[in-house]
Amino acid sequence: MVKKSKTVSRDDKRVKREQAEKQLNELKQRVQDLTAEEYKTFERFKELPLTADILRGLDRSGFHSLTEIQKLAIPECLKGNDVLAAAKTGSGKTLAFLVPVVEKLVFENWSDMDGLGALIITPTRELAVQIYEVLLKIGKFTQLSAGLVIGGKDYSFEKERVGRVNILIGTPGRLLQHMDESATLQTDNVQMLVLDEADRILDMGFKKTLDAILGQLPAGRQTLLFSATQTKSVGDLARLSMVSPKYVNANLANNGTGGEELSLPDSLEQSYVVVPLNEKLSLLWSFLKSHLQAKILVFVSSSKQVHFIYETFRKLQPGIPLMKLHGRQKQKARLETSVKFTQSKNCCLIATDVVARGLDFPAIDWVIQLDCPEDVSTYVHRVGRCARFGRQGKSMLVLLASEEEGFISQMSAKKIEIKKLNIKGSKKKNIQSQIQSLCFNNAELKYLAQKAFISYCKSVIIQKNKSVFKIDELPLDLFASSYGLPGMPKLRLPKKVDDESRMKLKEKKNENRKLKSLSNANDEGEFEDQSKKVRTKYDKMFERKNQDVLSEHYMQLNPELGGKMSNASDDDDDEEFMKVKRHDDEVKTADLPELELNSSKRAMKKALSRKLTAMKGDRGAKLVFDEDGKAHPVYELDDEETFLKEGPSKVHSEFLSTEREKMTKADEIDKGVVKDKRAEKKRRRKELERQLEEDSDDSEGPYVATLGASDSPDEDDKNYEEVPDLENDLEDSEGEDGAQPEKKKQKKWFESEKYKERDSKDAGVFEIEQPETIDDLEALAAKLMD
Ligand SMILES: Nc1ncnc2c1ncn2[C@@H]1O[C@H](COP(=O)(O)OP(=O)(O)OP(=O)(O)O)[C@@H](O)[C@H]1O
Repeated sequence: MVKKSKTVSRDDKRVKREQAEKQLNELKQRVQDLTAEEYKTFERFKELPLTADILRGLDRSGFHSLTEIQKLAIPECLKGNDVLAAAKTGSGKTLAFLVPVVEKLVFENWSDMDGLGALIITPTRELAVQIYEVLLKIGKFTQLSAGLVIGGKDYSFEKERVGRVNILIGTPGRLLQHMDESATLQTDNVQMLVLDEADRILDMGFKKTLDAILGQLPAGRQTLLFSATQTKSVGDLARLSMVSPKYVNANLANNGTGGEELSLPDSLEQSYVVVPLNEKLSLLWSFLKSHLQAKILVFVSSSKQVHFIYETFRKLQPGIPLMKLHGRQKQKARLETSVKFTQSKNCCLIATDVVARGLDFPAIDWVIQLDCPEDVSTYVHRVGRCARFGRQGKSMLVLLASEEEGFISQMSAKKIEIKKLNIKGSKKKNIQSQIQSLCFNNAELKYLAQKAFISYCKSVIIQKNKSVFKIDELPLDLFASSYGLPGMPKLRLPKKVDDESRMKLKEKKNENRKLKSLSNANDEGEFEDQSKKVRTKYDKMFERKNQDVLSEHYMQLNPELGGKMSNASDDDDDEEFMKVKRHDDEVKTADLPELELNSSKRAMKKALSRKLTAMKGDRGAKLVFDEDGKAHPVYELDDEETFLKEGPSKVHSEFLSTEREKMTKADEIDKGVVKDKRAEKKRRRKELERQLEEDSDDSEGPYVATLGASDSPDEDDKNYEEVPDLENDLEDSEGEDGAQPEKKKQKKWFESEKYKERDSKDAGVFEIEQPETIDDLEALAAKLMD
């Protein structure tokens, strides 16, 4: 019986498997038979030849209708073609490549045993995280596994797992590092490679890294290149890494030509303003003050500017929450800021181009480009952070007079229409003096201002496009004043920045530090990990000469620091590029505010933890040494024998005698008090007795039964009779003379009294004699009845 059911279920399974295989083969056939005319008419995901698991994942994630790029690209990718795709920002490119990635592996019956099947490379960590999250949602019902490898995360944790995933998403440097170091990561079976924002990957100086990655992938893999914009370098890359690529361009009517035109979302409202360089911060301030309820993203050209503007504005408090995001922040802070900004309704994020590409922050109202973008394609990606997926959005580009003509004409060449705005004088507020006073009182802020100033100049100099970026025409002294600096730091500008040195700078900026240190290893493979040398921001300040807050004099005082001057850190790469001629401004160090040398946060934490350990832990014991040099605790317990022999200690008996003395004194006082009280009582009783005697003379008996309004007994006397007297009881028990005989006498006195009828004039009042016999009682009852 059991055997039979097993056979049945095995048969069932076989039938199911065969059915599934049949369905899959039919789907594959449908994919191959799809024509462009057919798929262009599709409106919904379920019309596409997709497996049930992915359709369920899409449905559950709320994706039902197809966007233009999804409609055009997914079928081409499913067919196994190499695809070079471009579409407007926010038009759904992520799904356009993720759906084919998942389906490719499902079609191949990919399992855990098959290892890595697809690789997705993105230029930034934030974008990798975002793609990973979408993949987890839509691939939820498949059997595939996915992994994320980005810089700034726990490398050894990643290394352990990286060999076990089917789809890997990451940034180029980290991916290459894993390929080089993780023995478990096998790339020879990779079926699909996706380069998202391919032009940006190349632009960021990842060309060599990318070549190294491509070199480790099998030649027969399928390759997809996606971006909102395509550059010539992407074309070169396509030629090198793709086989007969299909061009899918949802931006253009003439789809398939791979043309250069750029198009922006229709729901985007674009404008630009022209301001002098030294008024940019005031302009941003005025803008924020008049848009306190908006969600704003501000782009500037370097992380140092982000840092300076954020810190300055934070101190001036514009009335809108401020955030910052740039590539030099710790990964944890970057992710936290991304999440916070995603969730915020009204706030201002100041950022570099690290967030310009691909990031999908919901509901941004304004994108402000405070510094001119490097080229039109960067402009398109920046403004593309708003007006996504049909939502409304506005952008404002801030240009200098020297930049206007060049940049606007390049925009027109790409058919981008943008209107010029004039800012009303009444709306402008100049905050230069506030910034100057902040910098004057805060050495650290001034230091940031100097770094930001240099960074900006550097960003202008390295630009290729000299018809827009003209360093010679910039009023740098006024610019320095607007950053709160007392004078312009003198810069030694490089004579010429050619393409090669420009690319070297980018490569250096984005290189993987671990890979770099590996390449610096000696013959034995040993290397010094520079990142382990912890340097605080004050260390960095002291290592620099480009500031007036720390004079040359300080450097001379500290030879160690003086010696370090040439070791510019990664963070201070401005100085490697542009040396500062003058070490000191016109300002005398004596005029400057005192520099508070707080410890770094790390040092303060360390000190605090030391304190806590000291509080909790053993504090050590005080010891005394005897004549033989033997250590003893200050207080040592005797053994029992010695203790008994010595008898009670002197301290003990002294303590007892003083305590006894104290008790005797207290006892005497107590006795005096009791004596006084007794005397008082005696006096009161005598007084009472005397009064009673006087009363008995008048009325021949004190006991009065109150039946109506009449003379009442003295209140004090009544109490005296009815309330138990504790003091008297005590006296009784002590058997002393005093109240007791008195009381007995009194009682006797009451008992001897007879109730007497009172004067008949007092109506209702009887004076009676105490009834002694039954006859007396009967007589009393008869009287009362009368
Ligand atoms: N078919 C769809 N149905 C509903 N929403 C979609 C669909 N496709 C994409 N979206 C949503 O549109 C937004 C933009 O998508 P996505 O980030 O993929 O755009 P993109 O083209 O990659 O943009 P960028 O060029 O800036 O990288 C996302 O919030 C995404 O969830």
